[in-house]
Amino acid sequence: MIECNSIDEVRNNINNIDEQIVKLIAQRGEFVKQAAKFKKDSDAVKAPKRVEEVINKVKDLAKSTGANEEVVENVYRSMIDSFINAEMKEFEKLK
Ligand SMILES: O=C(O)C(=O)C[C@]1(C(=O)O)C=C[C@@H](O)C=C1
Repeated sequence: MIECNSIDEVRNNINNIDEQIVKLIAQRGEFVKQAAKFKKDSDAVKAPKRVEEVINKVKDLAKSTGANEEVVENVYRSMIDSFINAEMKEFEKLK
């Protein structure tokens, strides 16, 4: 872990990480969009069992990497909610 000596240094590091996160969200979004091709109805798009699998998996990852579990769970629940909306739009388009 880098020990920062100023708020600017802290924010530069955060900016760099945000750039990586947004690029990864874009990549994740492309795969979520493709998932719509394989779904037969809106319940399948929502896939609540899969959501819980993802949440359990990322909570385990948080534990093993030292990330804040509550933050990781909240971020993922919110992110997946938004991805479900995007996937639903894609699903409707493909109908
Ligand atoms: O795994 C799927 O079926 C997906 O569509 C991906 C994803 C996700 O973002 O991880 C999105 C929507 C579903 O609610 C479940 C999971």
